[in-house]
Amino acid sequence: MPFSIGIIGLGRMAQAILTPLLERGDFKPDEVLGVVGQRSSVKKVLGEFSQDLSIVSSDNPVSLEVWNSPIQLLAVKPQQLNDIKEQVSQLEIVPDRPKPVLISILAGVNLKRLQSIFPAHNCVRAVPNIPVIVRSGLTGLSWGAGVTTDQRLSVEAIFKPISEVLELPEKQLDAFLALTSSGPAYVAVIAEALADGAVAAGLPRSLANDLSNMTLAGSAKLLKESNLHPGELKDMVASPAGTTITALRHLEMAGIRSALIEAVVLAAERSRELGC
Ligand SMILES: NC(=O)C1=CN([C@@H]2O[C@H](COP(=O)(O)OP(=O)(O)OC[C@H]3O[C@@H](n4cnc5c(N)ncnc54)[C@H](O)[C@@H]3O)[C@@H](O)[C@H]2O)C=CC1
Ligand SMILES: O=C(O)[C@@H]1CCC=N1
Repeated sequence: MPFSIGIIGLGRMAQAILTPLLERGDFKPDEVLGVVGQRSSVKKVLGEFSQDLSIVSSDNPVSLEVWNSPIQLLAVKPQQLNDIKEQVSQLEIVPDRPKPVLISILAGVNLKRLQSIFPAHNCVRAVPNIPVIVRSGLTGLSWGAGVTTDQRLSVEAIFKPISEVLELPEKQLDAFLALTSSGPAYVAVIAEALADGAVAAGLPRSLANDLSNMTLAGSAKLLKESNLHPGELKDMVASPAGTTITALRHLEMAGIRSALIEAVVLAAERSRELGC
């Protein structure tokens, strides 16, 4: 009996996707086979679930079993793709078997390259982000040739319970990733720095951290739910000769806008580079 889902590279992101699905009961632990480079890396997010999953090391021949699962999630680093290519080239494909669906979350690696490495699979690119752990993620999807309706539904059944799902033309995925998948790291830096500022201004650390997170969450909720343009929200807060405009003057002098713009552009460029 093949596993329902085979995960090649059960690292941080694959665990972030799998954990809420296990919590919800979308998959049972015994339906999942994960392959990793180092077994010790599994636990970071999965915690106690890690004891009930089938997990094998990538240098174990049994790991080829993963390639028999009807759904396969490829979640190694783009730099590790050549090792996988080597493994797949040794597979003995049963003639006329239905093609399994391979969901790649690798930054930058395009469908053309995936299909050349996995000619016996139907390939999909998925670009998720780490808030999937708390079922508040975003996932961009681009379908490769040949993906069946049932396979589309299976892929959506993985990502819809944990994220908003957008179907995008493949050429937009690098920019999508640069904003949404890398974005939680930018937000984390901003959250930490704002809390540092509040500590410098006299608040205790744990209160400063909590207030920083709540300010970001509340502002994001307001922007999303009110459809306010960000500039309108800024103007609503900044009183003439007040505290906010004094702070904003400093942020503008420090180049906050161009720093963020360039950060996203550079991340998109790096995604394209990693895919080659
Ligand atoms: N971390 C994030 O927020 C996001 C990551 N991604 C993409 O997800 C992928 C994985 O990223 P992370 O989870 O952060 O990296 P990671 O390093 O935590 O996970 C990679 C996993 O692959 C395993 N591995 C290495 N070689 C292997 C092999 N030959 N066979 C099987 N497993 C092998 C490693 O042991 C590790 O567990 C990357 O391609 C990245 O571009 C995409 C969106 C967001
Ligand atoms: O930093 C990275 O390369 C991965 C892809 C998007 C988020 N993390």
